Amino acid sequence: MTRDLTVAEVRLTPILVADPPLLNTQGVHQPYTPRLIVEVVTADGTTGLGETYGDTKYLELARPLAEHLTGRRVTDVNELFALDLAVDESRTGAAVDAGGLRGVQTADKLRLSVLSAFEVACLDAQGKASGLPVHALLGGRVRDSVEYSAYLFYKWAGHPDGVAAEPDDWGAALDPAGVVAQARRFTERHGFTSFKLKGGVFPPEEEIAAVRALAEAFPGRPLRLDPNGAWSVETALKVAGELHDVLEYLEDPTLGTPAMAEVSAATEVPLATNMCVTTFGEIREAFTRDAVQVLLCDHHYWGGLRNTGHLAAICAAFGVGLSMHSNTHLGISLAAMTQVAATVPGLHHACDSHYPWQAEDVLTERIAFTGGRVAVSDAPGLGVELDRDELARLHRRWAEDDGTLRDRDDAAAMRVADPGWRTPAMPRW
Ligand SMILES: O=C([O-])C(=O)C[C@H](O)[C@@H](O)C(=O)[O-]
Ligand SMILES: [Mg+2]
Repeated sequence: MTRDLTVAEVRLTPILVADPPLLNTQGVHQPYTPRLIVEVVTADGTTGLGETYGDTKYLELARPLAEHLTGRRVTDVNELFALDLAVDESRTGAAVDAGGLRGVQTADKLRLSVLSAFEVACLDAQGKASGLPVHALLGGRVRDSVEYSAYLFYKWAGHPDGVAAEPDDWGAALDPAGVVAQARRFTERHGFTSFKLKGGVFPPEEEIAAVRALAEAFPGRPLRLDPNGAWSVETALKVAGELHDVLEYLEDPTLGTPAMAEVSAATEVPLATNMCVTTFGEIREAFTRDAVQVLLCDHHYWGGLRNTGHLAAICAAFGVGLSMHSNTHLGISLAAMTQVAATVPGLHHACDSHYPWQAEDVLTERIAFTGGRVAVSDAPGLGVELDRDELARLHRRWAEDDGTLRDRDDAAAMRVADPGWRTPAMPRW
């Protein structure tokens, strides 16, 4: 029997998900963060799932896309990408995307960040309809599990008093001992064997001490430090000099390709980025100037799983290594990340994932890390199932919010504890 893969309905469900007080150079995570869940339902009743950023600007673009896809087929993904989708210019142009820390916010990146969830949902539906896993639709897997690194954050024990929030059991991490304790918890809970510390929070000397403490506690393990561009070229070189013997790579020590190229020319420590190369247009300058040696892909803003494969091929051609970036995300995205990571031959670094920080999810079964790895599902589509009750509960939280949490704003969250806080000018040190 031929199946009818015409899209009968697209459901968009914005939700608010609990998030611990993780610190970064712009501020601190809000107690709840917005995500958007996309469901593409075909005429014969197959449902494909996708997930992306849930802030208002993404929702605004998702609505016309949902209308456009309805009546087309889940196999018409290229046509979706060719759509001339108007982006409100007032939503773009910030020097660095507030809250996201993934480079400059362009209209194209905004569009791709929404399209990616639709692409993933269409691939999930195609896979379910054909009985094939998504990785098979992308050419097949080259590994049966994907390695992730423990994503360490400086962190308060809880959100400020008086702020509605879900408690978490990770404790505080505000100094080297706290960072090491958090890393141990990650290894006990999920078996991770490589570690990334989100830096740019404290003066570089303190973050150097934290990485040194990690190196002592976990000798020989891959370590990364990512201050999200908070340092000058001079500071970046000083940190690289002090940590050269323990770092797998230094991620975005400074902002922009010219400054990264300057650092790169003067250190042997590999530089990685998810800030100066976040679009295809930024590749040529960065790669020809040898500004970065490792690129962090992210299917959300690079425009989906197929674009991630294209990006991997370009990196391979230039001899640039590939790793994977993560913003706060749930299990649908982790499943998609794992499916695409399984297909990329040159993915030699453990991927980032915020998932261990998310106690809530919209799946009937949480995805497990075993020995720091996620097994690649061979079930049809993404191999995950939606928990509708949980989706409804997290959507109610979004619907009942007065608007303050619907757009991620780490600086606003920091001002609750420190009313004088402003997003720091860069470089900060
Ligand atoms: O690797 C990165 O730069 C990130 O993951 C950026 C994120 O937004 C992270 O810093 C965060 O959520 O605080
Ligand atoms: Mg980064």
